[in-house]
Amino acid sequence: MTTPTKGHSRHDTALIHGLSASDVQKLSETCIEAKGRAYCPYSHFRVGCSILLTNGTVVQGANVENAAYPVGTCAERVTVATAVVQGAKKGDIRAVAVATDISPPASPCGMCRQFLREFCELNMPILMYDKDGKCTVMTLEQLLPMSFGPEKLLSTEDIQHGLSQ
Ligand SMILES: O=c1ccn([C@H]2C[C@H](O)[C@@H](CO)O2)c(=O)[nH]1
Ligand SMILES: [Zn+2]
Repeated sequence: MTTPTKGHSRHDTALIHGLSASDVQKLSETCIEAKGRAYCPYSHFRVGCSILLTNGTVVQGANVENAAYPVGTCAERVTVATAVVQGAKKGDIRAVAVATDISPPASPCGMCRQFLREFCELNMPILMYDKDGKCTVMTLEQLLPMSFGPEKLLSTEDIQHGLSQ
C-alpha cells in the first residue's frame, strides 16, 4: 500500500494516478464550484463533490441538509447517486473529488466510503481539496480497506449478466 500523496502540484497528482493535468483541473474546479451549491443551514459546513466519468463527463453534487438532521445527505452520496441515475455503470467512474473549507481536507465519511464501494473500483483516486485548494489523494481501497462489496453477494453468473450494475 502506498502512502497518501499530500500537497502535490496538479501535475504530480496527475502522474501518480494516471489522470491528465486537464482531468485534475476539471475535477478541482468543479468540486470547488459545487461547494457553493451546498444546502447546509444547520452545520454551515459546505461540501462540494464532482465525479469524472471515463467519457469525460463531470457530475456535480453537494451536501443537502434537513431540519430533521439525520435525513440530510452528504455531497458524495448525492453526486454518486446522480451519476448512477444518469446511467453510469461500475467502471465508468474515473475519479471523485471533494472540496471543503477546512485544512487538512475532509475525507468522505464512512457511510459515503461504503456507498462509493458499490460503484467504484478500489484503485479509483479520491481527490480531497482543502480550504486553499491543496489536494490530498488516496484511493478508495486506502480509505476503505478490506471492504465489503456486491461481488461478495452475487454469483459470477449474476455479475456476467450485469446484475451487479
Ligand atoms: O465528507 C463529508 C463530510 C460531511 N458532509 C456533510 C454532511 C453534513 O451536511 C455536513 C456536516 O457533517 O457535511 C459531507 O457532505 N461529506
Ligand atoms: Zn458522507
